Amino acid sequence: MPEAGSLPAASLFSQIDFGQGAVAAVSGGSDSTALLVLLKDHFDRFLPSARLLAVTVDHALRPASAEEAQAVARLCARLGVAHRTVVWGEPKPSVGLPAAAREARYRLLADAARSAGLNIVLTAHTADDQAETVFMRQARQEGRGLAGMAPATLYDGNVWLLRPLLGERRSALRVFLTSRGLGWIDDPTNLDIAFERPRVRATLAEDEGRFEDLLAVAAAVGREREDLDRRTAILVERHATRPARGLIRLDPAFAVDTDREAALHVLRILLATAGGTSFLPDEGRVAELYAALSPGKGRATLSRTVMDVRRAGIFLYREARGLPEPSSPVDGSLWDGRYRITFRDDVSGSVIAPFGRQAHSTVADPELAGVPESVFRTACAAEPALWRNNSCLGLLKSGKGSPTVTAVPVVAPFAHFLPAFDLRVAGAASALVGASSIPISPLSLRKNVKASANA
Ligand SMILES: Nc1ncnc2c1ncn2[C@@H]1O[C@H](COP(=O)(O)OP(=O)(O)OP(=O)(O)O)[C@@H](O)[C@H]1O
Repeated sequence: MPEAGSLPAASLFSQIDFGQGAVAAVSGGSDSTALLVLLKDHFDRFLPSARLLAVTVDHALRPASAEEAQAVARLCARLGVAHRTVVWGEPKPSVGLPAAAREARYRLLADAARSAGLNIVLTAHTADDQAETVFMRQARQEGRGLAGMAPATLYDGNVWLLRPLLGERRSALRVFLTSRGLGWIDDPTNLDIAFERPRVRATLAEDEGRFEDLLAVAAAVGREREDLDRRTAILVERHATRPARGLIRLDPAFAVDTDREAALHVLRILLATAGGTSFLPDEGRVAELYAALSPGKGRATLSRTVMDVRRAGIFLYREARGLPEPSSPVDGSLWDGRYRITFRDDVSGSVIAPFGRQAHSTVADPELAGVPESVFRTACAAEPALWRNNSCLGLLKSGKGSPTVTAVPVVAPFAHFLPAFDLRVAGAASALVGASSIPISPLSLRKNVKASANA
């Protein structure tokens, strides 16, 4: 049994560079209440001028939820921590409710952080949550998913979700709270065996050995993923170029690279990026495609991406089917999963639509030597352009010279959630397609500071 009050706040958070401060996601359950108190101790001691904001999401799914949020607000007032409740007020779906609630929760937490001028949200996921996650993923044979939850995830490219308690047991957090004379709210959903997680929790409660094994699996698979990430990033840098917007080229040597596992991963990530899909294509199908590459000729479509194998290289571009219908530009929206749209001034009457047949009259850049003209034109036809009254005003660009409407590429599979396991390849793919660069993780920053201090 852990000793009462034995959780050292300083070492739990010492890896994090908090910058301006952080949002603590507090539901009022034991784990997040402990996170709140530990963070308050840490900020009081080491970061007196940084801001700590506790945020509670009221999902409005149970009658008691508003009162629970008020209980968290009262605790925060006692502790001297700023608090906000945000309500998930939208209509609730009848199927997939837990996933929709989770999606809404992260969106609301990230919005709350941004509007407070912060870019870190801390959640209180514990070692128990990690073991349960790995257990469920083992049952679904999720392979690399067995790494479990990452300690840091970049959300929508600009807010870091951190999980500093992943190494702590729930029982230790409860002992800590009790030692401080604090209680917590027990969410009845956590006991409802209609849901998978409570069933898994009950199973693991009776099997401590299994619990330890699951955490060991997560740690081992996490290390494998980091290694694969490093090798995959190297292959992207070595073999991939972008001859034009919307067109990725892999050099012929890619097809015979000796690191087959990393090459397959490159292909999955770049297929999803060129097609604008948030999920990577099936590994088995990509392996078949990769095996068929060596002969040097052929064409296949996967993840909305055409893979066109020519002597000059392997070209990846968005297939012509299922492109977005003409629509008015919406600031901050994603176009076709591939571009982030921004617009500054009034563009009433204008719409964004694919460049389409206009591409046929486009003269290929002389720098595109080696790119077959038909490949260039087909890729170009799927690019976003600005139109008014059926006449094309031009292709959208990334924003040089501040045009009214811009389209900045995104790396689709990592645009919404980028777990720390994939940071390097995401960085390489971002540089490749001209996406915004990935902000430095508050975890790696700290490591670098330490490393340079020791140098
Ligand atoms: N209603 C809420 N308001 C604020 N934060 C919350 C809320 N619900 C959960 N969280 C945060 O998320 C953490 C994990 O909660 P929980 O285990 O219930 O979510 P989960 O659905 O399993 O998480 P995930 O979907 O991220 O795997 C909590 O410790 C807390 O930090």
